[in-house]
Amino acid sequence: MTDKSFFTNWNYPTAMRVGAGRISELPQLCRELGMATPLLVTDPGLVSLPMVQSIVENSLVAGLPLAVFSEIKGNPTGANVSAGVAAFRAHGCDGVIALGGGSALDAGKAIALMVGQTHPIWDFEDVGDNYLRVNTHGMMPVIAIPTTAGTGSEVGRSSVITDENARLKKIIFHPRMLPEIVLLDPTLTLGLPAPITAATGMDALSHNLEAFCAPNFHPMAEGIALEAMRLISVYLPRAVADGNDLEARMQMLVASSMGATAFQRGLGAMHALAHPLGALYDKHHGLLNAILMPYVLVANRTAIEEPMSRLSRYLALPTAGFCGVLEWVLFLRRDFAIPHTLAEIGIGDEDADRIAQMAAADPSAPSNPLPFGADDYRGIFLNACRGEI
Ligand SMILES: NC(=O)c1ccc[n+]([C@@H]2O[C@H](COP(=O)([O-])OP(=O)(O)OC[C@H]3O[C@@H](n4cnc5c(N)ncnc54)[C@H](O)[C@@H]3O)[C@@H](O)[C@H]2O)c1
Ligand SMILES: [Fe+2]
Repeated sequence: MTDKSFFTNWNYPTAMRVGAGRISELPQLCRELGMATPLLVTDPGLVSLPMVQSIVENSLVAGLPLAVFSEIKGNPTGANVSAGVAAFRAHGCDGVIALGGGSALDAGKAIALMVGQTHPIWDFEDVGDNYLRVNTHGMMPVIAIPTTAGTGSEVGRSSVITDENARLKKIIFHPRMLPEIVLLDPTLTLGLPAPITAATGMDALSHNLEAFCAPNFHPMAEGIALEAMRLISVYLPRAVADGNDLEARMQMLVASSMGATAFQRGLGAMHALAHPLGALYDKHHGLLNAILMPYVLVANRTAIEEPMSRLSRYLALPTAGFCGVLEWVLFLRRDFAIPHTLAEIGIGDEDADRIAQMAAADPSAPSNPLPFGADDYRGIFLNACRGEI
C-alpha cells in the first residue's frame, strides 16, 4: 500500500468513509443525514482527551454545535441508555454520533433506538421476533466512529447492554441498528495504550475465529473471517509494538469491522463465557476473550481440526493444523503480556456453577462447534481459572 492516507469509500456492509484524517468530514456527514443538533455519545475517559475536544470545537466552527453525553460505563447499562435518551430529548437532538470503543458505540446505537420507543429496552432483547416490537419511525440516524479496533460494533445491528438488576449482558437487536454511516479514521486510534490495543485486537480475533469455526453454512462470512485473521496476524503485533504505526492502526480497524460482519455466521463458547463474566465481574470484554481463547479452542478441538488446518495454512504458521493455531494464540498472549488465567484478573472459581448455567444459556452458545452444556462450560471455566490447558 503506497497511499498512507488509505482514502476510500465503501458501501459494504453500510456507507463507510475510510482514511486518515476523515474525521474532518463529520459536519458534512451530519448534514447528509439531516442532523442539525446531533448528540455526541462517548465515554468519560475519551471526553476529556484533546482529540474529542477538537472534534467538538471543529464541529462548532463548521456551524454544527454538538450536545455531548459521556455518562456511560465500560460495560454500558440500561440506566446509561435511559440517561442518554433523557439528554437527547433535553437538547432537542435529531441524531447520534457514537464515538469511542464498543461501549460508547453500543450505548450510542441503543440511545438512537430507544428515543422513540414506549417499550422498555429489555423488550428488544435478541430473542425470537422481539425486534418486531420496535417502532422504526422512532429510530434516530447514527454515525459510528470507532476509536478502538476490536468490537466492530460500528457495522453491527445490535448493542450489548448490561441489565444491572438481572446482572446479565443482553443483546439488543434490530436490523436497522446498523449505523447509516461509519467513519474509519486510524488517526483516532493512535493514542490507544498498548494493553487496550492488545485486548481489543484479541476481541477482533475472537470474533473472526469463532465465526470461522461456527458450524453454519455461510461461505461469505467464512471468507471474510479468514482474511481478517491474516490482517490481525500481521498488523496486531505491529499496532501493539508501535501505537503510531498508521498502517497497522488502519488495517486493525478494518479487521475489526470484518469480524462483526463475519459473526453473522455465529459466535461460540468464548463469547458465551465472556458475557456472564463481564456482567458479574465488570472486566474488559476483549481481555476476557483473550484469556479464554486457548481453553475454548482445546475444548472444541475434535470439531475444528479441518478449519484450523486451513487457517494454519492461510496464515503460513510454522506448525500446521490445530497445534499451530494454538501455539500462535499462546504466542500472541505472551507477546502482549495478557494473563494466562482468570485468577490473575481476580476471578475466583466460587461462582462456577452459576457462570456455567449462564454460559449455556447465552445467545452465543448455540453456534459453538460442539453442543456444550453447563458441565462443559464449568470445565472450561475452571481450566481458565487454574491455567490448565
Ligand atoms: N456490539 C457488538 O457487536 C459488540 C461486540 C463485542 C463487544 N461489544 C461490547 O463492547 C464493549 C467493549 O468495547 P471496547 O473493547 O472497545 O472497550 P471500551 O469501549 O470499553 O473502551 C476501553 C477503554 O479504552 C478507552 N479508549 C477508547 N478509545 C481510546 C483512544 N482512542 N485513546 C485512548 N483511550 C481510548 C476508553 O475510554 C475505555 O477506557 C463491551 O461492553 C462489549 O460487551 C460489543
Ligand atoms: Fe466480542
